[in-house]
Amino acid sequence: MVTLQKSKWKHFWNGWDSLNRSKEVLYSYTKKISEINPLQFFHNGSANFKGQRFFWTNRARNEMIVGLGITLQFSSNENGKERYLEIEKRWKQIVANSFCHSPNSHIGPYMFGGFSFDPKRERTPLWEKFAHTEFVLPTVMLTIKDDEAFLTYNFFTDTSKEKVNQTLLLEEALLKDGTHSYGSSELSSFLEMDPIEWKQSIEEVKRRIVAGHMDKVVLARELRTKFLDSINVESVLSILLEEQPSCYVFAFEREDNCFIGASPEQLVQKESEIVKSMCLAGSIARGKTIAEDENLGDTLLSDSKNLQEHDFVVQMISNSLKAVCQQVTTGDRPKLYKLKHIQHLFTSVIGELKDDVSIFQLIERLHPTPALGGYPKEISLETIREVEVLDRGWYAGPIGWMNLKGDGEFAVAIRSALLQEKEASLFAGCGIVENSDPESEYEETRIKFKPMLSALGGIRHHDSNE
Ligand SMILES: C=C(O[C@H]1C=CC=C(C(=O)O)[C@@H]1O)C(=O)O
Ligand SMILES: [Mg+2]
Repeated sequence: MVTLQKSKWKHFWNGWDSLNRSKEVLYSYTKKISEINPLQFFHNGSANFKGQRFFWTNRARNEMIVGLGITLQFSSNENGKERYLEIEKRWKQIVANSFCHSPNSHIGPYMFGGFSFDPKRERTPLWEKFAHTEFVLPTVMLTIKDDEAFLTYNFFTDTSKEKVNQTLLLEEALLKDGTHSYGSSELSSFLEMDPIEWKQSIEEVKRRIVAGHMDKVVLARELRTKFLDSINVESVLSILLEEQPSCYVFAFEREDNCFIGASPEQLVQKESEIVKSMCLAGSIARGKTIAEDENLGDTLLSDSKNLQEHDFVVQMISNSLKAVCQQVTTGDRPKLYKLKHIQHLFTSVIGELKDDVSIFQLIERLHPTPALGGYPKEISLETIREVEVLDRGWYAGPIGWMNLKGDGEFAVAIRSALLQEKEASLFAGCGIVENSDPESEYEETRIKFKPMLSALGGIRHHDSNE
């Protein structure tokens, strides 16, 4: 057995040896390291942890997390409230039985994962690698926060010393520096799933809205792409990081599948008693010139159909938070949120919790907001189950992390794709209200596919269809 340099790891082993082993305990050891490119770290992890990696960055890019390996996995196919509560309960038990060493009280073990959009929807083979709810506590984790980098190791005390040793031995290879251009693979085919039926489903939903069944429903569609070689996750991530500032960029690997995306939309962020959320709904294209872009932005800001689409989201999110917060502040009018391919209406929401409400309880209250489901919630979910042909899986579901203190952040997993070796399924949806025009909604989803298509190298193919 190769042994470690003793002095370097003395502190680690002192902690490990001091633990009471009468019951299983999580030992989490964090140390500060010199800064490393998180994508490089993710890539370095492929030799030993391929299929068990995750990548996350917030929109401001001052918090990035990469996880490698699985020390603990929580999954659930519960379809009610329990899916949130069960995971939370288990995480609390782990926390209560943990021994964490860290130079920074904010950095330590994180649980990362997500939820499918609708747990009541039966899973199709497309999403078989993803449970309705799935979280992991990684074995090795890189956290970069405000320009400081930390490496965290998570082991349960029943892990053999040899196994722990083997993991620690990987450190040098994991922190190796390098410059990479990750190879991309060539798109070989491109299939829009049922565009005609999709437009018909918009008409059907509009009829129901006019008949008073509900106010808004978000309908999504799927694009299937095939490539000549296996898709390189690192390559896709690097393009998303470059092309999609102001977006969360995430990837969650499950064996040979990877759910990946660059979403502008925050579902919820909790830091002690402060809760933030965001209303993002209502869309228009970017202009080719500054003048055209500003004109389009002005049109969006005064367009009654888009303002209506947006307002349902503002009402729902602010009312949901008012029930648990002593104070909720909502932007007084929508602003523009401009991305590379599209611009949206957005309103920020911030509240101060009055009770001890967990981030999972907040997710349960908020998901799905009318930006992804519809308004009112239950009837729009039933309508989606009935009229939508695709299996959304994790598309439009909450994805993110929670730490030891119960703080965390979740994005809504839109502008996303499921990578399956040489194939990728892309998803995009849009809010249908009574004045929706199927053709314009179809165009809107075409634009929403672009961020992922561009990262996959397929944008030329897409645009040549215009
Ligand atoms: C459902 C999606 O976008 C939502 C977020 C922003 C704007 C939206 C819209 O204008 O329809 C959607 O509600 C998607 O990108 O798949
Ligand atoms: Mg829209």
